[in-house]
Amino acid sequence: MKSAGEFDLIEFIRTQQSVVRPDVLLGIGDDAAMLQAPADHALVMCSDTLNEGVHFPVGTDPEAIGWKSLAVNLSDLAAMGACPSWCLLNLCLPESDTRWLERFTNGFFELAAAHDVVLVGGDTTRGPLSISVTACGFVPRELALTRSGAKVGDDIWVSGTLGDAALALRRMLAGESVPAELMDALDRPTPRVALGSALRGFASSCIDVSDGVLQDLGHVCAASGLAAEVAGDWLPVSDAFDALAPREARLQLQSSGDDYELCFSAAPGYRNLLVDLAEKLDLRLTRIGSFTSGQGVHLTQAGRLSALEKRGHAHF
Ligand SMILES: Nc1ncnc2c1ncn2[C@@H]1O[C@H](COP(=O)(O)OP(=O)(O)O)[C@@H](O)[C@H]1O
Ligand SMILES: Cc1ncc(C[n+]2csc(CCOP(=O)(O)OP(=O)(O)O)c2C)c(N)n1
Ligand SMILES: [Mg+2]
Repeated sequence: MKSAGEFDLIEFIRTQQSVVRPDVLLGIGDDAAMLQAPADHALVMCSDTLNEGVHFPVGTDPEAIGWKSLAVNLSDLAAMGACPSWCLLNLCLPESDTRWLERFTNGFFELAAAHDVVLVGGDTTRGPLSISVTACGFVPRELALTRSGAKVGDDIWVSGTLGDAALALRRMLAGESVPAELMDALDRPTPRVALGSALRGFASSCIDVSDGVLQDLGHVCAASGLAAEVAGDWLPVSDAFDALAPREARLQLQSSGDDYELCFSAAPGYRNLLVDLAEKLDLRLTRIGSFTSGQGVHLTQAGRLSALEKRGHAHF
């Protein structure tokens, strides 16, 4: 395809998709999609945008942008304990570049296929590069994981490792080499969908770590009417992070966001179950603190209360 118009681009996107689902009654091509939600589940919806220069550096591999634009949304569904099903893609492109779109859709549909998610519609416009994805999923109504259910005495857990994406970005912007493990965390975060579903029924709260674990935990504290005590020394790090993160910047990097891990709470009686779940999912699960009565997130390091300059990411 050489110089493609708007409708050629849409048709190209449509033909790149391989997943088919019986609950998509009408997908891309009409004024709206028609979908059949299961009667016994709640429909869960979320939407997140990636803007060039804000959410990813100029010059980022389009495959990574495609993957990540869906991944950050599947991460939000995972945090609700929902199983993803459908998505919408709003693309704002500076020009009609079919090579770029081919790479973008490769990344997008690779992740969509891995989770049996169908792209059912969207919008394509011209302007500064920006990608908005809306994702839908289902969860049994009584089993959804929310920010408001944490109880005094519950353990706080986090999946995977924290700070890898922030360290990758910091090294990239400083013109330093970025090991593949860190680059992958920045470009191709893994939404913890299987973990979210497995936590249904016993995790008391859950949130995904997009803005930084301390800031995101602050939302859980506010919604649950509690305080959180977090042990800075317990925050999980990857080998690459351990080797490359400057000592004095570690906690700051670990609370910078862009991690897309799940931070959840569960009563201490579930510790053994969670150790078994970590093994079953082949995913690190680390206890990083607990909820107490009070307000706000209290971070300790080597047993002493620690004050961080910045507690997470915020746009304004
Ligand atoms: N422009 C908006 N209009 C309506 N709701 C919004 C808007 N922006 C954010 N929200 C809602 O505010 C809540 C917090 O959003 P956000 O901090 O972006 O969450 P997350 O980190 O999970 O993406 C979510 O319920 C989200 O749907
Ligand atoms: C150029 C660039 N700047 C900054 C970052 C880091 N970064 C991008 S998004 C983000 C936080 C999450 O973004 P937001 O839009 O707040 O997502 P949400 O919390 O709504 O999921 C961070 C820390 C980056 N990856 N690339
Ligand atoms: Mg958001």
